[in-house]
Amino acid sequence: MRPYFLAGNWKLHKTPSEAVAYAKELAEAFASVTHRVMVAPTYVCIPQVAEVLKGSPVLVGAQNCAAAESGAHTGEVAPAMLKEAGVDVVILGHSERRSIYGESDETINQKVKLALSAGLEVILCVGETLDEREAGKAMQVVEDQLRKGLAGITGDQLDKITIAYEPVWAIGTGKTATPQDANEIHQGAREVLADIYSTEAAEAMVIQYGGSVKPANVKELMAMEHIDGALVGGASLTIENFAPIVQFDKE
Ligand SMILES: O=C[C@H](O)COP(=O)(O)O
Repeated sequence: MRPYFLAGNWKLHKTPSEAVAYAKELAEAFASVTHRVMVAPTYVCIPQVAEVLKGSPVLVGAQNCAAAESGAHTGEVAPAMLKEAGVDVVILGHSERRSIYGESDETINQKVKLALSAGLEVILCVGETLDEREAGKAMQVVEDQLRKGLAGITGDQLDKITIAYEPVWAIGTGKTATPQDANEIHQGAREVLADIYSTEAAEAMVIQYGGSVKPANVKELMAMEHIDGALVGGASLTIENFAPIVQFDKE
């Protein structure tokens, strides 16, 4: 049985004081949570949020990391620096990093390798644009991003990797893939993973869905066979929305 993993990506929201106040609410609300839970604040909030969440089951995430360990890379933060600041998991290859900041699959793959070497877990994001979906290429895009993002990653490193399927057209738009459509891509992604590694390894991998997940749709998404969690943007910013998502199976 794969564990559910519910992650909140705060994107460019919350100042350090707002983040700390919210982290305190999360620590209290999720003190005895049964699923894996993570929140990813901006870099400047990480040390203080990590301090608040110390001893709590809520993991600390980062939204990105440098594709280098150190050196002349103005504005970047290296994986080992994140680790020391209290980060457990780093989100890599998010569609906003790909589209706004031009990150290639090769750069993302480099980041995945460096993050793992630094002792971080990775959430590797993949997903197609609306044009690609309409052209019937969704699975092809996801397969390509998976193969390139995981190039050189060995089977024994997979337990440190979560895949997040985020159809770009469903992010922040209020449009969600139907649970069936999402499940179909998740299943296809698992087949790709089985081809690269093994059926056993693919079956064990946690694949999150991301794109307008909210309290009203989380239950039906999580009921699908191949959906093992969620990467949540907008609805992770308040306890009123995030708590029912994380505890989707609580009445
Ligand atoms: O990282 C999270 C995803 O981009 C989803 O964002 P959203 O829940 O606001 O659509």
